[in-house]
Amino acid sequence: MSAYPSSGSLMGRTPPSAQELRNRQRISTWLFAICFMLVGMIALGGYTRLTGSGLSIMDWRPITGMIPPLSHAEWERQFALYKTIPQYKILHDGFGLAGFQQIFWAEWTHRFWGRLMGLVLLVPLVWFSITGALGRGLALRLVLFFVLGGLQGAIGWFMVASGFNPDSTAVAPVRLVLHLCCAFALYIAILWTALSVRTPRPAFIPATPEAVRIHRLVWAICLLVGITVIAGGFTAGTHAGFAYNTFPLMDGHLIPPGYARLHPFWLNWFQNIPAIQFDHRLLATTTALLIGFTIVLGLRTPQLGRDVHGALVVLGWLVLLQYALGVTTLLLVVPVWAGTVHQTCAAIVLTAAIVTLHRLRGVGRP
Ligand code: HEM
Repeated sequence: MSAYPSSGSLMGRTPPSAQELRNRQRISTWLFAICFMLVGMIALGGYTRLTGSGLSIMDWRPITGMIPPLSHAEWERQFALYKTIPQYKILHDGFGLAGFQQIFWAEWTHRFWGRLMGLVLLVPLVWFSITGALGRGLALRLVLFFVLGGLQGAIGWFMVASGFNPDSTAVAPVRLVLHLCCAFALYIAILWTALSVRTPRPAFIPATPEAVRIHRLVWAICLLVGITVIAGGFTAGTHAGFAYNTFPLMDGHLIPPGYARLHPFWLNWFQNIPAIQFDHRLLATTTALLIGFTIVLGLRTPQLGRDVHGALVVLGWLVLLQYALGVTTLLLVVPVWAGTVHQTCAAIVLTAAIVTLHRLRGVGRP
């Protein structure tokens, strides 16, 4: 019996059978496990970037690349390839084979984890489809996620390839942001699907003006967290975190001098370090304030129920933690541990925002 048909018991018209409930449980647990692995992937991606490891594997072999170098000669070949790019001379000159192996393993683990996630998605997908546990709609959606996951690997390579240009020592910021955004978008899609399989029918919340307003505010929060993440991607991609390491002022000013140095004006948001860092701070502050405001209103709206109140409070604590981590990363001039934890916590804040939104689906839906 399907765990996610487009009609019938899971839409609440007829009570689900015990078998359906079991399938729902198994399928959503599997999808939550993939979400967990995706957060791990985001953390690994941050670590790889911050340790300058991302350019260490200079070929793109989706299947055979799973096997790391097995002989000294192969290690030497890979190292010789790496020595040809400017990043080696500028960042890692003379670090020897042992140093190269260290950055190689970071990038290899990142790519291996991606392949492993593909398998964790594909094998149960085939099994659940054969046994009839998956409805057609859900099966097709999961196949699409599998294809998008593969595409994300290709985008990763598109990003890495930009770092091999003769005049660059790091990847192009726009491609880094593209890779980061696609990772987050896929994560949101799988998370939403997992939540919907686990709880297909939202708890009814009367559509009072207060409840409708909170629903809209949580939509706005999700959007703002997303934009702040993109701004964080540009902060990381342009190494903007290595400048203006004071808070809240930047070079003694609230708005840094040189914010509008580039023309046309919008170019500053993507290429001008003071503007990029200021925008990330401003967006993060607006996000945190909006979450605070929504919590105050939400807790005064009893019809939202305990689940929504609980989700809002968790979201509030997480955004505070994320804000503090951002400031710490900045003041300590981007140590690897802080940058990695800050990037990972962004995914967790987004998770809390999406869970809150999911719990509010029942506004006005009896
Ligand atoms: C809602 C709050 C915040 C969110 C969701 C957020 C999100 C992010 C993300 C996703 C990245 C990394 C992107 C990537 O590695 O590609 C990032 C980087 C960064 N963020 Fe935030 N951030 C927040 C608050 C802050 C605050 C308050 C500060 C400091 C004032 C800050 C400072 C930084 C710095 C310096 C980086 C670059 C670190 C690096 O190079 O790895 N963030 N942020």
